Amino acid sequence: MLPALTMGDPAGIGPELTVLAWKALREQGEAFLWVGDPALLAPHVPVQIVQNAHEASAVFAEALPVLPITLPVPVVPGQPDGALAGAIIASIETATKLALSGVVSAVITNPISKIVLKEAGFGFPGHTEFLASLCGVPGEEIMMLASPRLRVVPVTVHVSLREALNSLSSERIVQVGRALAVALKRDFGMEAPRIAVAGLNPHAGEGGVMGFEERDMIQPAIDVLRDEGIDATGPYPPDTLFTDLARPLYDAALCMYHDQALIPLKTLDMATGVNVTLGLPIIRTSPDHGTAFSIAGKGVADPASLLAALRMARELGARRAMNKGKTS
Ligand SMILES: NC(=O)c1ccc[n+]([C@@H]2O[C@H](COP(=O)([O-])OP(=O)(O)OC[C@H]3O[C@@H](n4cnc5c(N)ncnc54)[C@H](O)[C@@H]3O)[C@@H](O)[C@H]2O)c1
Ligand SMILES: N[C@H](C(=O)O)[C@H](O)COP(=O)(O)O
Repeated sequence: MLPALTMGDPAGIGPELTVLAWKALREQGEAFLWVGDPALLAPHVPVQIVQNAHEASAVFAEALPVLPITLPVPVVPGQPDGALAGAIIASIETATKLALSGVVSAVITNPISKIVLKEAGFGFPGHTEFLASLCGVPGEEIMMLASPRLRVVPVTVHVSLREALNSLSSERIVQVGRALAVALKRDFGMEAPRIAVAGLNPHAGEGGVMGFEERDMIQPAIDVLRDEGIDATGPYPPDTLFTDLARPLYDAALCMYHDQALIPLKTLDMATGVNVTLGLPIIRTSPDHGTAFSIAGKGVADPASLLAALRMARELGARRAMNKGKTS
């Protein structure tokens, strides 16, 4: 089975990355199916419109297989247009339906612009929450960013920092920690994953001198996780949790908010980082970067992160197949 790759925002770098990914993978037979407007790719590579996912593998060596979604207006690279929102969303919905029905092995998403979709009436902060809704598991979605040197999971995601602080709770830390432990075993093949839990405040509160969230909220969550047999430790001072010396001591860092997690990951490994959504019944990965409108269409976009996302989806699929039936 092959994965489906969504169109993303057609005015961003998604279309050119898709072309580069096909060129890189066609001879290796690592096929994927693109769900988008063939006109975006046709000037650059041979494209084959297919009726279903089964036809796509057969044509992949010769042409980029496309399940067509026609755009209502022409696309200017670098100039997002709200009129394209419906097609962008339809691409994600189609790929997800195919994955839920077992026709494709995974969904890999090209980047979307949150603001463009929001202005067009889209009711979700990003793919992560939208996919959970499409899969019927709203609230169970967990964002992980994974790279060769680091895995991070933010407990709160696409909300303002103020809202993140207000919505953090012991319960949510425990919920995300549990799901992370399951995913590290099932999807990443670890027998006894080590989870390092970040503090929230400078110096992890330093005994209450700089805040009490560690004592009152994070430590109790770690205690619950440990009582359940999960190797969670911390809370660690966030400023030294990501150093070269600290990273080898854990398998994933559980972080309190989006930027605490994503700044170290993208600083270390922007080119090869992958965004994975845990907690879904389907496999979903994505490059770690966004639409990069300012370089769209200029031929300078690096496909490494998309290639890493395609590779990770294959690896996760293989492990899930191997571990089918295991729940912990
Ligand atoms: N998975 C997603 O859908 C996703 C992820 C992150 C951001 N976004 C969205 O993307 C839009 C732009 O966000 P941003 O500017 O913060 O981040 P961005 O990742 O699009 O760009 C940040 C910087 O990195 C560069 N860059 C990004 N990808 C690159 C690549 N493959 N090759 C070379 N250079 C690359 C850009 O040119 C820019 O200088 C926002 O609307 C945001 O919501 C989407
Ligand atoms: N927070 C992600 C990042 O910065 O990489 C990104 O916005 C992707 O979010 P979705 O996968 O939910 O669209």
